[in-house]
Amino acid sequence: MSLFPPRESVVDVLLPVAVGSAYSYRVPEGMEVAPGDIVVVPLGPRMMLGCVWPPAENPKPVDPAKLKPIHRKYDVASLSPAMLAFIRWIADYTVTPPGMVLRLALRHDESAGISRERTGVRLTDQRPQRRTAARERVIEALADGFVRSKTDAAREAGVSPSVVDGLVDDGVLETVVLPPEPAAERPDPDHSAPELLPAQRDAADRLVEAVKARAFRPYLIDGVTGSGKTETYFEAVAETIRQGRQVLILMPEIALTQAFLDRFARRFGVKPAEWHSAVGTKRRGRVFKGVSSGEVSVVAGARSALFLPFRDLGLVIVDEEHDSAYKQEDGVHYHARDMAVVRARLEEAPVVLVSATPSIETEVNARRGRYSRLHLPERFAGTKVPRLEPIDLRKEGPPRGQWIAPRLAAEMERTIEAGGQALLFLNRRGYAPLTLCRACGHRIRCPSCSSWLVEHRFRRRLECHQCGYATPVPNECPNCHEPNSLIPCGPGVERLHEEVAKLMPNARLQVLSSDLAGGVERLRAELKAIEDGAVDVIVGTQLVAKGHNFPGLALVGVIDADVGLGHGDPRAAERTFQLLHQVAGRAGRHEKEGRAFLQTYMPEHPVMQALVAGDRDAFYDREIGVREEAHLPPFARFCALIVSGTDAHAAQAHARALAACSPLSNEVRVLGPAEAPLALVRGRHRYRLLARSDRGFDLSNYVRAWMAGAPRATGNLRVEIDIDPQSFL
Ligand SMILES: Nc1ncnc2c1ncn2[C@@H]1O[C@H](COP(=O)(O)OP(=O)(O)OP(=O)(O)O)[C@@H](O)[C@H]1O
Ligand SMILES: [Zn+2]
Repeated sequence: MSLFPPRESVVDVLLPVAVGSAYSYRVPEGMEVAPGDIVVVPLGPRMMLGCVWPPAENPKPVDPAKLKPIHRKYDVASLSPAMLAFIRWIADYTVTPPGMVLRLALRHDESAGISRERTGVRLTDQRPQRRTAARERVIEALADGFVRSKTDAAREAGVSPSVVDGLVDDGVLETVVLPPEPAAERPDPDHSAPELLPAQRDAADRLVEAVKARAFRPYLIDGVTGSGKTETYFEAVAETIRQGRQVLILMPEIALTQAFLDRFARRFGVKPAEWHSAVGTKRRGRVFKGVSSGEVSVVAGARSALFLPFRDLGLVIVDEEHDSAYKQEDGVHYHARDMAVVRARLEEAPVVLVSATPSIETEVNARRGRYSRLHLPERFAGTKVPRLEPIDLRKEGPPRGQWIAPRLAAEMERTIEAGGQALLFLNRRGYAPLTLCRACGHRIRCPSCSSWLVEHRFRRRLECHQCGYATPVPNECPNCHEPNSLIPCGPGVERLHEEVAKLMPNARLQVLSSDLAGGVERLRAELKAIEDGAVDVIVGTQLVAKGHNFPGLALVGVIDADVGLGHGDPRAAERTFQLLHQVAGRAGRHEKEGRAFLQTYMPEHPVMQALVAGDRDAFYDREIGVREEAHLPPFARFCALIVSGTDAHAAQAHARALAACSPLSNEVRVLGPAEAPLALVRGRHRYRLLARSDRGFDLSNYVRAWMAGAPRATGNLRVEIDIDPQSFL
């Protein structure tokens, strides 16, 4: 006979906190719970959402009387077995406590999920005692007998809401409860299907077939810029909707993709549900519930949408799959593209990666046949993808203090005269990346980071792009106190804007970068203005390289093609190739053929050569060869450990202690610790270790064992684990 009553009255609940395992709770009489149920439980003084977790293999006996009871079940569908498996998989792979992954899945305001009742007003048979012009207008506006919200009624009648309230008090209007607003309207798969080109048709047919098969199959839509990849995968989206199942479309910069939402609406009649950081909490709560009930059929979102509790996920799309924004760099370090493939596998659904410049990882997977490649070799409009023409800055560079070579300036002028738009690309925000004292040579740096302060002239201050520190531009050198001795070095987009304004005083200019005042809304408006042709010259950062479709854009000039190549970062070549190819791909997408120019000091560099020759395969062949030879991903696995703390010695000592206790293995090499290239960020000193293994080795498991036996980080020391690191700073 057991000492304790049956285990059924005790369950494990995983909480969104950083502990290794689930906590046990007592199930109160009359309540029934099963793994996946979302419940509200007490933790210390707080109430918290958690997820009932599958029972451990060998549970320790516990006395239910000593356990706290579950407070209540939360009013949302339970997480599916596939979702639970997904949370577990990510936790294992990224070497993170599962609770931290659950936190990504439950990250929406609890109170926001419980939507308040919406009410409206309707005209009754009563007529008011006191009659005023305002009151008459309301009665007139509502004479059709339809229900309206109070605000709408007031707006239509052109009166203040208090007039409406007064009429409700007098019984002239009655209040009625409106049905809850739907989280999203149902897209119509046949709203407006376009005629596809043969290559699009073939690709779309294969995807539709995969959706029907309801099985995990990974695809790569590999199509040149402007080939109509979106229209192609929309056919698979349509089929999934027809099947009554759900679709997840991941995008790297959803806040900027108003154009995408509009395009979706043109094809399906309504916009998809959006999910990203700029969506308000109330709306998030609704989308969360709508996704979990199955009411929402298509979500377009940033990487966090990966953790939504889909009831019946039938298709996953990863648009611009090569984009580095898919990598989450703090908290749980995960790569949303890779995890999207995992999720699709667990849900037994097809997954479609989409790019004109696939990541090396994806390209290798496609070459090996692990992903099926769907090729779209031509632009929809029939124009050619522009070649990049090199401008050798050693031979035909601009005069000192300027950044636009004479040849590029002349081409820009010609383009604008012919009614086209020009885009200058420079991946540097602000006015100047460095401020220097001409008297003593002092360079102004951030007090808490190892980075230079960047001058932002529009805002009249120096800013740190690592930590956000900002200070007014000083009148004298902070070091030698010489007045008026500070000079800006190098260009940022604001400085380039100044130069274009001088060169072309009549052109309409627009700077586009992520720190545009006015935030996302303003950006969306500016992008629309460009699309509509209200701008002649756009000066932009990498923000403009991403997926935009600017019909009038005829010329692209890359101001400094070499920016990304200097760092000794193993992904520098790949990044540079993708970025420059994508920027060039913005030109000539409609009637006009586009041209693109590349200002460089190293025209002989293999990346420049491949870009200039328009030879994509040459780039991939070479880069894949380099990776294989140097034993770099995807031909090896990497895991970075970043040790940081406010005390440099303590951080370094801890990093050394970690290195010293790494488990011996023939299959793993641990490199470092070494001071990180970004040695100081927000006042924290950083050291890096790198573990490297063969492809087939379970590096996550190795790191888990390593951390289990490692000394604990005390004080404010922190150890971040970054599996498959993208950044080596
Ligand atoms: N079958 C089609 N019918 C009508 N218009 C189409 C069709 N296919 C593509 N288009 C149009 O062609 C243009 C380019 O397509 P789209 O933006 O999908 O290309 P893409 O391959 O996604 O390009 P990128 O990789 O550069 O973002 C768009 O304006 C799109 O609406
Ligand atoms: Zn800083």
